[in-house]
Amino acid sequence: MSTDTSANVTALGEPATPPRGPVTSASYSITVRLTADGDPASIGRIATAVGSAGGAVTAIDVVDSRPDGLTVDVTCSAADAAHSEEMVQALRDLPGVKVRKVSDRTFLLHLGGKLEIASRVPLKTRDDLSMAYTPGVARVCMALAEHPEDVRRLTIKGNTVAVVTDGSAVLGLGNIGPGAAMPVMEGKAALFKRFADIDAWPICLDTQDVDEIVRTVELIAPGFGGINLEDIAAPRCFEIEARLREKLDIPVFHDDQHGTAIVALAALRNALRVVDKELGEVKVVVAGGGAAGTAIVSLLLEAGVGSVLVWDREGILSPDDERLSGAKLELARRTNPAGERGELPQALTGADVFIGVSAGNILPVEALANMNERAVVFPMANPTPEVDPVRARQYAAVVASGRSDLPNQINNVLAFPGVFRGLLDARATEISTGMLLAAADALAAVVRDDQLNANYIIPSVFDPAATEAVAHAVADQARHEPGATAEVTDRTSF
Ligand SMILES: NC(=O)c1ccc[n+]([C@@H]2O[C@H](COP(=O)([O-])OP(=O)(O)OC[C@H]3O[C@@H](n4cnc5c(N)ncnc54)[C@H](O)[C@@H]3O)[C@@H](O)[C@H]2O)c1
Ligand SMILES: O=C(O)C[C@H](O)C(=O)O
Repeated sequence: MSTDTSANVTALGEPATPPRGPVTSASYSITVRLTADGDPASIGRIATAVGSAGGAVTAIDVVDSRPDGLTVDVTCSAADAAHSEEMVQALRDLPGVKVRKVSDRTFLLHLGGKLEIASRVPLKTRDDLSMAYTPGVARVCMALAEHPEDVRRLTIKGNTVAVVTDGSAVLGLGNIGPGAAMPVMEGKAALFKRFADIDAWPICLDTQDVDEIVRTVELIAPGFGGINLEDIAAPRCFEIEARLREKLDIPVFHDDQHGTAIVALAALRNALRVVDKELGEVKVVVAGGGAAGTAIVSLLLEAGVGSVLVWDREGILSPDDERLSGAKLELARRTNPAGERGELPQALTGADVFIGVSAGNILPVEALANMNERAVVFPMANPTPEVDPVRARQYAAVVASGRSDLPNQINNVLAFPGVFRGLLDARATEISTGMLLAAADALAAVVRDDQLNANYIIPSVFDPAATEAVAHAVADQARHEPGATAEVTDRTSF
C-alpha cells in the first residue's frame, strides 16, 4: 500500500495538511468469501481486521448459516491492489476464519462487457416480423434510397454516435492498443446512454495510420449521427479530426480536446466569479500542449483570455525555439509572441490561473506561491494531478482537479453527452467554435450565484441540469448557424 508521509511543513513554514490515511476507492473494492466458526464475535473480528488494515467494509452478506458457523461475503474498498492483498492477509490471519475466494468487483463488473443492443420494437407476431423485417422493411429502404435525408428519422442514425479510437493514448495509460482500449470506449458509450440517452458504439481500430483511420471512419459514417474521437494521440488527432470534419456531413468531435476545453472554460468562468477577476485580464499558464492543452488554449483565446503561456517538455513554448514544429510551434506562435523562455515555476510568476493537462506530480506545490493573489489552480492530469490539489489549497483561492474524491471535479462527462444530445436534436452536420463556447457558458451558468463558492464552481456529474443545459445551448446555437443543420423534410405519409 502506498502512503504519503511527506513533510508536514511547507517551504513557506506553514503547517501542511496532516497526513491522510489511505484513501479507499470502490475501484479497488473486493468481495472476500470466507467461512467463520460459530464464535458470535467472529463478524466483529472480521470487520475490525479490515479496518485495522486501513480498508473500509461496505457490506457483509451472510451466504450460508449452520450451527457451527457462517459463510459470509465481505465487501471492502482498498486504496490500491497491494492494499487489497493486505486486507485479505489480515482476514487470513484471523483464527477460526478461512478465506475461500477473493473477487475483484471491478473485474466482475466487466465480465461480458458493459453494453448490449436492445430492440425498440416488439417482435412477437408474424405481423411484427413482416413490418420490422421483410417484406415491410423493404418499403422503408426504398423510401430512403429516394430520400436519403430521411435516414436520420427512420433509422438509429439519428440517435447514434461512433466512439472511435486507435488505442494510442488511452486515459493516462498510453499506447495500449485497440483491444485494451475497449473497456474505456464501452464505458464512454455507457455514459452517453446514461446521461443523454444516446446509443453510442465503441469502434476500436487496429491501425494507427492517419489515412487508414480517416478512410475507415468515412466508410462507417453513414450509420452514425456523429463521430466522437477518443484517446487518439496528439498530434495525429488534430489531422484526423480536421480531415474528417472536411469530408463528413455529420459532426466530428474529439472529446479529449473539446470536451475537456468546454469543462475547463466553464470551471474557469465560475472560479473567476469567486475570486472576482475578469477573463480578459487574467494571465493563464497551461501545462501540457497536447490534445487537451491545445484545445483548452484555443477555447480560452476565443472566449477572450488575453494572456496564455503553455509549458511542455521543452519548457515555456516559444516561437523562436528551434526544437518546436507542427502543432506545438503553432501553439507557441498563438500564445507567446514575446518569446518568453523558462520552466514552469517561472511561467507561474505573476500568473492568475494554472491549468495542468500534462502528467502527475510535475510541479512542486511551493511554486504556486509565485502566482498572484487569489490564484486559481486546476491540476487536471489523471489519475495523478500535476500538484497535490489538497496542498495546493494553501496557495490558491480555488482548486479543481480531475479527481472524483475531491470537490470541483473537472471531467468531460459534464460536456460530451450534452454536446451530442444538442447536435443530434438539431440534426447538426458540423460542430463549430460557437457551439463549444455556448456549451461552456451554459455549463457555467448551471451553478447559480447562491450556490457558487470555492468548493462548488462546477456542477456534479450527476446533476441532470448539466447535460440538459449543454444540450439546449448547443442545439440553439446549431439552429442559428447558417448551414450547420440538415434539412428536415415533412412527408406526412409516414
Ligand atoms: N480532468 C479531465 O477532465 C481531463 C481531460 C483531458 C485530459 N486530462 C488529463 O490531462 C493529461 C493530458 O491529456 P492529453 O489527452 O492532452 O494527453 P497528450 O498526450 O495529448 O498531451 C500531454 C502533453 O503533456 C506533455 N507532458 C507529458 N508529460 C510531461 C512532463 N513530465 N513534463 C512536461 N510535459 C509533459 C506531453 O509532451 C504532451 O504535450 C492526462 O493526464 C489526462 O488524463 C484530464
Ligand atoms: O476522458 C475522460 O473522462 C478523462 C480524460 O479525458 C482523461 O484523459 O483523463
